[in-house]
Amino acid sequence: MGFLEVEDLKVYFPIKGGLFNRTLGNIKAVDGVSFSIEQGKTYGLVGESGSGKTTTGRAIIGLNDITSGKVLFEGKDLTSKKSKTASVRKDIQMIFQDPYSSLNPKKRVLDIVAEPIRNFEKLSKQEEKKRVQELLEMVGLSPESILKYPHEFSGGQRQRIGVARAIALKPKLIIADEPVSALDVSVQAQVLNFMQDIQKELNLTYLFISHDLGVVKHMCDEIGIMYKGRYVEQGTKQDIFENPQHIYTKRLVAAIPDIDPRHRAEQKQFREDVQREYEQSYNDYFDSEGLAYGLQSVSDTHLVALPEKG
Ligand SMILES: Nc1ncnc2c1ncn2[C@@H]1O[C@H](COP(=O)(O)OP(=O)(O)OP(=O)(O)O)[C@@H](O)[C@H]1O
Repeated sequence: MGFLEVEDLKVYFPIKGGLFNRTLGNIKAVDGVSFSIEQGKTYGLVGESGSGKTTTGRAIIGLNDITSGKVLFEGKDLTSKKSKTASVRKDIQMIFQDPYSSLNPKKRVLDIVAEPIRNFEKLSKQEEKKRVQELLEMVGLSPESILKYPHEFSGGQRQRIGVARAIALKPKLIIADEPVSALDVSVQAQVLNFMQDIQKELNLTYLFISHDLGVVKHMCDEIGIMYKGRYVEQGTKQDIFENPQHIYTKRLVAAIPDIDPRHRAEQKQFREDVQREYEQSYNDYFDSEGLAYGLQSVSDTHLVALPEKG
């Protein structure tokens, strides 16, 4: 039994219009996605804007309705009504992209971090204050921060408050949706490193959503690459960075800037080769609607879960 298993997940949004506001078609935001995550690991979901990453994360946690497919968490099917129990809702938490808008500006840090605790546990005021102060210390903020408001913190500190809130109920899985992309590059590494420390301390599993392959390389053990709602390729970090198979993945890898000047000529050559391959073999990888075709399995760990060209 896997820790988290997503099987052939589809999330379609109806397109409404016309005289009677009828359903005219569907946006296939997620169109047959499968992957699994082992406990304690970090799985990266990568793709450009609109590829369906956020919708996948929201569907797992129950914020988006699932059109078809299954989500199994520790063997429990989250798509069945019976499994939407309080304990599962405690076990999976989400961290959002924008620490500026995801924290209520009118609330003090005490109330922000205590909110999930109040939903699930009955603590006295004193116990609650103590718990929030412990959580703030865990994420590297002073216990006195409880009386402050979000605007009194820097971007990186606000994301730490978001993490404190997410770990308040001792979850097992955290879905981190672009957790550092709204932060200055100088602060990104700090937040990522601290997320890794917390992961070890609490044996957390991360589903890490990002459009930035550089960030994903730093964080993830396994990676799935999405394009227009479908999986293009998935594999270990080594598979994706050292032996990408799909032309879309190759283009993403080629676009990562290498700051080491010794690699510049090599990287330029790789980019030119990938661009040539893209132009020559586009039809081998994409259909007439621009949707991606899959490839056959490359190795046991490097699978591509797409319909094959045929
Ligand atoms: N509630 C909704 N109603 C209709 N369409 C939606 C809804 N949510 C998302 N979509 C559409 O589904 C597709 C996938 O969106 P999604 O936000 O999951 O992509 P993403 O890869 O996370 O992109 P981004 O990084 O920009 O958030 C997009 O075409 C988006 O417009």
